[in-house]
Amino acid sequence: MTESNPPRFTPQGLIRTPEQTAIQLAQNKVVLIDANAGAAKTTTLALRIGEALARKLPPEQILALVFTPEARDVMRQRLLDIGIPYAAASRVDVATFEDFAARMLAQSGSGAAERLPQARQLKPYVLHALERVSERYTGQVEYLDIRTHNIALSQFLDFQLTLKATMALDADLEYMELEEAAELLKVPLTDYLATREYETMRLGGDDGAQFRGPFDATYDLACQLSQSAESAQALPGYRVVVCDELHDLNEAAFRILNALLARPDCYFVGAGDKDQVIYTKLGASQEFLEHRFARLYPSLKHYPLTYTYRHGPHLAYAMQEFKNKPVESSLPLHTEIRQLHYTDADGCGEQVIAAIKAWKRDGYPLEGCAILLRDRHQSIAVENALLKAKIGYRTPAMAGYLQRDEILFLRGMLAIALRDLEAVKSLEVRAAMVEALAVFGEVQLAPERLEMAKREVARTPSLLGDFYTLYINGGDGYGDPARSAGGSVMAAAIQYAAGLDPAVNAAEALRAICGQINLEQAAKRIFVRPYEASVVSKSVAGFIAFAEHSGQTLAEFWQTLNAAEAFASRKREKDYVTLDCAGNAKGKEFEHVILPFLEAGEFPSPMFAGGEEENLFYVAATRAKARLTLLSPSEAAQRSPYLARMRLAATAAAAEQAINRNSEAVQQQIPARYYLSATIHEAQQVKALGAKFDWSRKAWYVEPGGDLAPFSRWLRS
Ligand SMILES: Nc1ncnc2c1ncn2[C@@H]1O[C@H](COP(=O)(O)OP(=O)(O)OP(=O)(O)O)[C@@H](O)[C@H]1O
Repeated sequence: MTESNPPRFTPQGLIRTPEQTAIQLAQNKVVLIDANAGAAKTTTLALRIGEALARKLPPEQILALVFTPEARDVMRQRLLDIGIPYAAASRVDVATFEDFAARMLAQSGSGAAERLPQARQLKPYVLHALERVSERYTGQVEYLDIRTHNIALSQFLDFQLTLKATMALDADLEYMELEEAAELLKVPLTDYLATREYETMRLGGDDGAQFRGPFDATYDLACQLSQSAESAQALPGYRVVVCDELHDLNEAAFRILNALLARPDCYFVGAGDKDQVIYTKLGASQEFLEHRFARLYPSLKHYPLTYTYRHGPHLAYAMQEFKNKPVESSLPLHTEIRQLHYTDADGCGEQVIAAIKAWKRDGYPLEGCAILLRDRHQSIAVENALLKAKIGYRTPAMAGYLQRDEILFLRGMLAIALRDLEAVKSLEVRAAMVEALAVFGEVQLAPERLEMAKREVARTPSLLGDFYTLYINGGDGYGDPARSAGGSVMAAAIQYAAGLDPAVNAAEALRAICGQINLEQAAKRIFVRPYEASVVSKSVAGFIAFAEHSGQTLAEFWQTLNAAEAFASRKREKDYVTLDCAGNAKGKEFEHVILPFLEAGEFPSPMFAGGEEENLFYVAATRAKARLTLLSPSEAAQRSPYLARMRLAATAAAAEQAINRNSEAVQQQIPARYYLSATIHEAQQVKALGAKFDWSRKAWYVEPGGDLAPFSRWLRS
């Protein structure tokens, strides 16, 4: 901090480090921060925004960009946490790149195209594009290889996502031979041709894009900005732009950022951690943090944030070993790392409960606990264990298992068997079951017809038994069984379910239903990505195992499920734990993080590249503040190799020493200001006693060194 330029914004709840103050006050056009997990990147970007507001910049001229809705929520919360009043914080533009791009495109008149976030919603368009390739190029090009099974479609969508994120599609390919262009883009010729057809179809209308899949808005805006200088000028004139999680940056998002920064009076601060890159499929790369900004902005300045403030040295050093990079903590806190073991999935669920109960016994609130999973299929055992222990939980980004498509399908079949859809209280869940029956039964219904079926069955549950006859088989003369690939299989499965005795064993009945429609194969056809299909299969297996262990009849199991849903869907303001996938927790933090299923074949997942899996584990473990509980198999050989790499025993002594060092440093810290809790009616009183007013925080304070005694009743802890 320079004498001539003291900070005008003073945060609440933390004593800023000199490194943070330097970033808060930085005047450089482009500032980059590459720092470890928990090293206060988000907080420091919030401080930069606080400083801009304190210097009277209108909040509307500040833009905070992130890559995921979760990171957006964290940023919004952090603005409030550091003491920016709600009235100002809510006017700062905090958005994901995709939402920001969609908004800019809509404002520029490029159409508010329908957004289709699911791969399966895009499947008909991909098939159509392939049809057009076949019509147009058969006999024209060699090696045309049209494959319409889902693994091929999945690869196609993946290629496309990468081509768009890297802006490779936007390259000047017009005068190239088709084969040459495909080779340049490193994609098979058929995929390249299909991408061209797909994009012509998607962008073909007079009024802009017809539909947008994931990431298409970012791509479309990046293209528009590259093609016309006017569209860049039409962007709102932000004076301060910050970008969090910069490790998620890809070429398309980079172009949008550059267009915003093109204004001479726009200042940028970006923060990221190259070890948190978990979206390489979306073109994320450490290249940007390391080189690309530097090439465009040679005078950019790198600022350090050396210490993590989220957790103490024990976890910091474990991560140092795991990631083989320097990690230091500034906290005098012993972040405990506990290990528990199990023999099977149910046992893992029980150990999750043991970890939560230990936390509660130690006097801490349940809300501090987060259970982070590698994959969603792992949640069945955990959710059941929570239910059994009557521990409430929330699943912020991941649907609870009872609400997932494959389980909704099985629940729908059980409802048909027992003629009891009425027992499902929520109309929304009833409608979702109808949709799941149509999806997994692979019956093709026109969208309006499916909506009608959902609406009518949700309202009149007794119609479910006749679902097939009424809506698919054309009982009213409108259905089109010829279009329904799996129609007859589904009809037979429904008939089978309807003939089941409520007293039969639930697991056997479920197994038979899955066999009837060959659910595993169906999942491979329906879920375009092989990874998703594998998660669905594991999820179904977990559900059947649950029925098996319950030993219940169909009727009893149905009741168990409905009671579980009532428990899981209860709104909770307190006394709940968080359950989510690790990828969704990026940027968040929790007092106690529990990582279940740390076993070989689960984490790292063999279906993904090793580097990205390592980063995901690093993201998961570094969400913890006070305690990290690691759950792995009793059999050492079955444990995730990541556990040994943390070298927990070897680093403990150094961590203890670091805690002592940090305690001494904390005792010497002096807050920049002492804020008072004086109300508006007490303003004259505290003013008369010598307090000053902080306009940006809208609060009274006393300078350090002043006599605090007269203010004791207003001093915040
Ligand atoms: N000066 C400080 N003193 C004490 N705690 C701080 C300070 N600055 C930030 N923190 C705390 O450190 C924790 C981590 O901060 P933050 O979430 O900003 O880190 P991050 O680098 O963005 O993390 P991630 O890499 O996981 O996104 C938060 O609890 C925050 O309140």
